[in-house]
Amino acid sequence: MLVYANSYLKCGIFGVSHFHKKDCHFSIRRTWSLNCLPARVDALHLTRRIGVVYTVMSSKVMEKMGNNVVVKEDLQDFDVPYSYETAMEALSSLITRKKRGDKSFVGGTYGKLERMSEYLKILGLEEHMDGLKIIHVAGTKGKGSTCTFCEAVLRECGLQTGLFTSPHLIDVRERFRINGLDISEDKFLQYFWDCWNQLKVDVAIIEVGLGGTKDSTNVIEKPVVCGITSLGMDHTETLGNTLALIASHKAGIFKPQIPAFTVPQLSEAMDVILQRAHELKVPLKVATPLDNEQLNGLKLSLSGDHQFINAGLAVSLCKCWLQRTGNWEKLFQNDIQEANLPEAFLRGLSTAHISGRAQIVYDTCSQSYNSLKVSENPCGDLVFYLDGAHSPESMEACAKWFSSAVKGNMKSLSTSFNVECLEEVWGNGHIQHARKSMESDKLLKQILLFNCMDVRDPQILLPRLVSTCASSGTHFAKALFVPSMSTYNKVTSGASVIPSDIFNRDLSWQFNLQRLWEKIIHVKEVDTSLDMGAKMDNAKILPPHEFLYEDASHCNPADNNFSCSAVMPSLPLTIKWLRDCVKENPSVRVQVLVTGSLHLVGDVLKLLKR
Ligand SMILES: Nc1ncnc2c1ncn2[C@@H]1O[C@H](COP(=O)(O)OP(=O)(O)OP(=O)(O)O)[C@@H](O)[C@H]1O
Ligand SMILES: [Mg+2]
Ligand SMILES: [Mg+2]
Repeated sequence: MLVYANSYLKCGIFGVSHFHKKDCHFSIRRTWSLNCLPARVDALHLTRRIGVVYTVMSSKVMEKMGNNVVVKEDLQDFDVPYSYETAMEALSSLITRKKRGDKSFVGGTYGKLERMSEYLKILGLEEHMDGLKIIHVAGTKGKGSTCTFCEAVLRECGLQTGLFTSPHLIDVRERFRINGLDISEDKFLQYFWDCWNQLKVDVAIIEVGLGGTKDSTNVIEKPVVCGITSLGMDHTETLGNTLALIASHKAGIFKPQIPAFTVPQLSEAMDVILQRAHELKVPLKVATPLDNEQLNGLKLSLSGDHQFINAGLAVSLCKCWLQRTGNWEKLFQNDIQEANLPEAFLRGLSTAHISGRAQIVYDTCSQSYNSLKVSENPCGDLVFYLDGAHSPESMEACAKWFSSAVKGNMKSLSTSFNVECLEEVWGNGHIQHARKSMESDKLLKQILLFNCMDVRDPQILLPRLVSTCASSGTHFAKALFVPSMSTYNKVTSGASVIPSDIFNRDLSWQFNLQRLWEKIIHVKEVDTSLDMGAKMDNAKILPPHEFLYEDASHCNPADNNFSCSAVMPSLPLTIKWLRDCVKENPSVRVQVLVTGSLHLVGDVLKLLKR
């Protein structure tokens, strides 16, 4: 999408600056001024010189602040030309409507990579790109997580960090983090019109958008180090439908003689990566997944076994970056044993945060329904397990995580002692954990809330999810299929209005998913030619709550009324329905797995945040 290109420009404005001593990372304040503004900004009457101050923060400081708002007095002279929503409209207008499978989308005579190079030329950013000290990360799964770990680790080493990941879940600003915090609205607006003002960071960690060779981020010519995360079958319509073809796109980010790391891969992928590395004389190493013992009793802040793979890669990338830039010796004076991770690495790995990846959110609304019992029931009886998995391999990783997360809960619930659980407290770009005790006599029910884009294959995703969960003894009492609210061709802010046209939507895709689900659950043919009627116009058709007490194995598809699943007309109604569920059934705790689409996960987070 062109929006990647557009977004990237703001990424490309990171300049290089000197290294900061590790003992001053709490307090450095730096000022720089803007000497020249683009013609377009002049036209918007923004000709004044602007002074901006920002603060470099470690996770400790971030927790206290919770926001990276530009200090207001430093911006008082700055007239924001348009509202944030207007900027979103402008960004949205740049997104191409072409489908991803369309060959002209990545290739053609004037692909997005070429467009990006043109933009860099026009903006005079080519030199800045060469000067940036970049960690460039490609892969099918785990790019965002790996980049997030790298960012947190290097920030804890005292460096100023710029992080670019995609996609965003709630607000486009999630894609751009400076020193660990989403760029603030003020800053975003300022830089939106002002892409060549340099945000001085020491290291820029850049996630590839799609593939590698032809991705907009591949304008990077001299990264310090490159990474390739776990490869799998995704975006086959663009990259090709074999692992080898996909791997050759990903290895397209390798640059001559620039060191690279990858994770253990299937040989079909690894052979291609090795071959490409050999051709370009790239010193390539396979990063071993992190071992729990290396964490010195701390926990990885991103859950799921797969995160040990991502964290292992992040450690190798960070170490290599620090060594190649001469920072490793300055920071650690070689007093670190080869096998031990520096303290700063441990802090980064245990505090890195990115939304919608194995994220658990306790719905606070459900608590108010039981306000009399708050002391017994502080965690709420409606718990959302959110994970944006949308490829076969990640669906499996997600199912494993969910099964073990709900089992962890059950294990603790089977004892009569109070146990501790985590409660999410919403902040700007980071979480805080509060210790709470949790009631122990609830009936636990798992519900699936699912949607996926029609370019994905639910015939692969859903069976993978069901069988992985079943092999750990996790069975869904009900599966709910619901359309997402957001779409890929509109950039929104966290404050954007929930669309009112939620009724009369075409729900045929969701009915397809439902039919497929029933087929998987009952392991028998369901007549797929049935026309279920593609529209629903109100909540009358919402399913009754009684199913909560039924054994999941008893649900029967009678006529067109499947009892193991339901198509829900809209997401707000689904959340309401779930809240009513726990309100009407005080003895039940409902654990909802939200997955299949990052759009869906983002929308649910948005609704829960309200
Ligand atoms: N190493 C891994 N192996 C398998 N699945 C993974 C791995 N890392 C992450 N995942 C799954 O992929 C989802 C997205 O993770 P992450 O954002 O780190 O990956 P990404 O490569 O940036 O994804 P996207 O293609 O959406 O940009 C996670 O929620 C999880 O389900
Ligand atoms: Mg992807
Ligand atoms: Mg990503």
